[in-house]
Amino acid sequence: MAGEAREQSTGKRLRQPIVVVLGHVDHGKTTLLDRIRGTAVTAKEPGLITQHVGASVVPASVIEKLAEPLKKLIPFKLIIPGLLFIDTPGHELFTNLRRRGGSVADFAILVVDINEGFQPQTYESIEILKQRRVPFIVAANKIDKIPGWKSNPNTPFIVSYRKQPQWVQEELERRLWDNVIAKLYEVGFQADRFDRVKDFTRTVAVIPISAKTGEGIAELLAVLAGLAQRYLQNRLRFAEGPAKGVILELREQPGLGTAADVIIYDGVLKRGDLIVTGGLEGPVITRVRALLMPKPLQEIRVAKRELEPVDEVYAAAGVRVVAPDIEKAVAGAPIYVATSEEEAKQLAEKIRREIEALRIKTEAEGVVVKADTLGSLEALVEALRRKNIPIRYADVGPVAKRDVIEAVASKEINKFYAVILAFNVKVLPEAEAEAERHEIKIFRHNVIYQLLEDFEKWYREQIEAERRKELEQLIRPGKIRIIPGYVFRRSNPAIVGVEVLGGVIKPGYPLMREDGKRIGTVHQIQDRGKTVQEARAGMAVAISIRGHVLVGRHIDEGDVLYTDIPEKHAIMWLTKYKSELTDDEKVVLKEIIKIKRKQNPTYAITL
Ligand SMILES: Nc1nc2c(ncn2[C@@H]2O[C@H](COP(=O)(O)OP(=O)(O)OP(=O)(O)O)[C@@H](O)[C@H]2O)c(=O)[nH]1
Repeated sequence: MAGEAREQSTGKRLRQPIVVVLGHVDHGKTTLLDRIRGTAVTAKEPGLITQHVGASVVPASVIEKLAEPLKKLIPFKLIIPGLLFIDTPGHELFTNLRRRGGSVADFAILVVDINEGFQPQTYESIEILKQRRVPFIVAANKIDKIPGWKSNPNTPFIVSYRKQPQWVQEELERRLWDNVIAKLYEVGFQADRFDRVKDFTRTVAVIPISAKTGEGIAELLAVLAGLAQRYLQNRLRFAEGPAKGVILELREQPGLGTAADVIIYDGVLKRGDLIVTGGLEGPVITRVRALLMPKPLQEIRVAKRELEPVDEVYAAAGVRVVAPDIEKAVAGAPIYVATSEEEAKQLAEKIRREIEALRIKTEAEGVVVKADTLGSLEALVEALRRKNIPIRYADVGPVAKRDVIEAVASKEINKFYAVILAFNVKVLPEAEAEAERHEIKIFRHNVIYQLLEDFEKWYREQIEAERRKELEQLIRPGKIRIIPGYVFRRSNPAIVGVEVLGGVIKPGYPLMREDGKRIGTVHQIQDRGKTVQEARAGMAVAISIRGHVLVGRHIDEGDVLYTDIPEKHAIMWLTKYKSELTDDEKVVLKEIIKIKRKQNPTYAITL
């Protein structure tokens, strides 16, 4: 477009990339964010607000200062104004940073404890990053815990690394490879230590750090800033027009009612602006009553900071928005500024469609999904689709009676999908009772990966149990011979000694002669005087045969008998359960089929 080209050539200014920190619990996300925030605050850059709502900014000047000792390694001049870090770690919030088909986050840091390696939430984080197509680097944290490591606080990794004895360096390399790089390969990413990466578009950069001592933080920020401005320039071009953002969280603002914490990724948001956002009951059109931001440079911790009103904020920014009706919005919904009532209506319709597309209602078989926010719902639905697990119903909110009713309806089609997957939401008591009554299982977790894992495990167990049950009922192939001289009783019931030539016999199995004639069923099996439940190839046992059988008339010493397998069972053996047969059972089955086909040429013909 001509307009766009002009904007580019006139060099529209770049905004800060929005960065999120993800990783397994206890691997150091909070410590890392505190360290980064601390770095920004102690640098005391005048005139720059470094604290936002739910986010902190590290200005470019701070990154450049930190990267001084690395000039040779990372030669660059920053043209982005800094980095905006989303403060609250954890993928619950990350999932809320949704933007149609992607994420508001421009970049991510995946924190992995170099000593502990990949853990469930590490995999989960990677899944979500893949899903939302967010580029990332890896911080291999806690290098100070490597045996023998001598910490050099707040120095670049490279500097501290060179000061370590060789055996310590080697141990770091080993852990870096085994616990991080090799694991990334396993999930489909080429990766390497950042200073060995030749092509950052193909290889994930891994930066060894200690969030505790500050080692490697310089490289982490420098690599992040360098990559973002090199590869994301188009995305970062800042439009000075109406704001676009996403609702991260809704929260109570004492004295002002509900407010929304919003991340603005484009444009300007002003007090009095007409804004449009989405709720579960429909779109919300309202006006900004107040914009709140933390007072600049006082304390590090956001929670303790006082907020003060501002007139406007520019992307990228984290801001608390106070507006009538904002409590009707839902976390993860987009928020746009409209320049006219007409435009507001159009945007409202767009948002309504977007949100409806995420909420699923079908008549078909499938699981019922409830999640706490639009973002987590989207991530969960996407993960289920990827695993080909059908969904009948998906929505935001606590598990209610209606969800159980949906699951019950699903049960009529396929009982294995008649479950409720509840992500980070409450189960209302009446729903709990209803679920119990209808034996609907509710899975709950606040880790998507774990929730799916729990369900899949249960699903596999159910399928396996069903299979076992069906298998149990099938008559297996068996071939026996009446041992001459071992007729204990000639009739009512006949009791004879047999040797099992192949396969297996069990009580209840019908028997037939070699000419296909049915001659009663096995009643009891005794092995050296003890009743047993089966006799396999190679065993010699005594059996009683129920039915009108007379030894000497219907059967005789030396006769060979087979289990009389119903055609339906034979078909199951040839198809679904072939692998369940032993080799000798397979041979016997062939013989049985041959006998059967003499009477019925199409017996057990499978396509
Ligand atoms: N030795 C050492 N300890 C660290 C480092 N980073 C974090 N820790 C410690 O590891 C523990 C967990 O760190 P957090 O920052 O709370 O981890 P987190 O990933 O934010 O954990 P959650 O918020 O619970 O998900 C704390 O006791 C930290 O002090 C590090 O680089 N070195």
